[in-house]
Amino acid sequence: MNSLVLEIADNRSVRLLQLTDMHLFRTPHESLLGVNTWQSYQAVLAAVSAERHNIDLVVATGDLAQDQSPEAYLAFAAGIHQLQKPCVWLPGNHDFQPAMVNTLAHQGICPQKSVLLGAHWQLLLLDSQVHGVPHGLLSDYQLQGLSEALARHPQRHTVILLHHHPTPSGCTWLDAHSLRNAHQLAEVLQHYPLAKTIVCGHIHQEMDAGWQGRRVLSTPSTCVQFRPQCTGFTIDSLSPGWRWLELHPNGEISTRVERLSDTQFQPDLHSEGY
Ligand SMILES: Nc1ncnc2c1ncn2[C@@H]1O[C@@H]2COP(=O)(O)O[C@H]2[C@H]1O
Ligand SMILES: [Fe+2]
Repeated sequence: MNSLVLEIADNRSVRLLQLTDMHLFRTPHESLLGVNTWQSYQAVLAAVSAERHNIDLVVATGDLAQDQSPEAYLAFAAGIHQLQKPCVWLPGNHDFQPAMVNTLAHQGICPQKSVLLGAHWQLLLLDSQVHGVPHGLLSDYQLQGLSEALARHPQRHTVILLHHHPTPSGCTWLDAHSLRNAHQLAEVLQHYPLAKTIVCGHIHQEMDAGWQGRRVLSTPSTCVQFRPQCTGFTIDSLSPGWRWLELHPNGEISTRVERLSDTQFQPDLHSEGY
């Protein structure tokens, strides 16, 4: 597996920006459940830029596009180019990988699924997509690749990234669409105590949960939010958001979710799904 290598001075933390579930369309006029996803993505990018934090890397954790079009991936890339930072990505259940891989590669956005960050950290990005269904599964190929990547750098603190949540979110309807073979992920990780944190998207809400002695973080979508702890499909009126992660040289992580401060992107709370 080819790794992206980012040089980071030995004594400083690495700063990551996680963007997830943009659900972009072919044209900038289209909406998901009443939210124009291009405009909410642009508003998130503007808010992130206004914060003027140093960003070492952007990680995009799936559902970049809603309609499988190359144009949606071009729109994603145009947004990333505004930040002028390296970006890595992984697919979600709505993504169409033929268009995603080609379009992003043409736009100079790296296909790498392993990132070495300075001397202390690595990121490993997994593909949990199962074609045509909303739930996730890690194939034997993915699990084997993960195992090999972990064995290559067992002394590095490691963040695992994937689209689907491996632990229940508390939303019954979303938990039917979770990572089906989370136990197999746990089996691979059990030999690697420095792989302590898993970062995902998919559930369109903030979560910070314990799982198998590890920490699972999920992040709001840049468009529509789902309400926590619901049995059936329920939209939340919270604003689009993103997550900052700071990876410290001693292996600790500081992280926080931020959201747009205005309420411009109100979804249609009566929608019944998509
Ligand atoms: N009403 C619904 N009931 C169950 N699942 C739904 C409903 N509407 C949409 N979904 C699926 O649930 C998924 C959860 O997040 P996604 O963005 O992957 O996309 C969503 C759809 O694929
Ligand atoms: Fe999504």
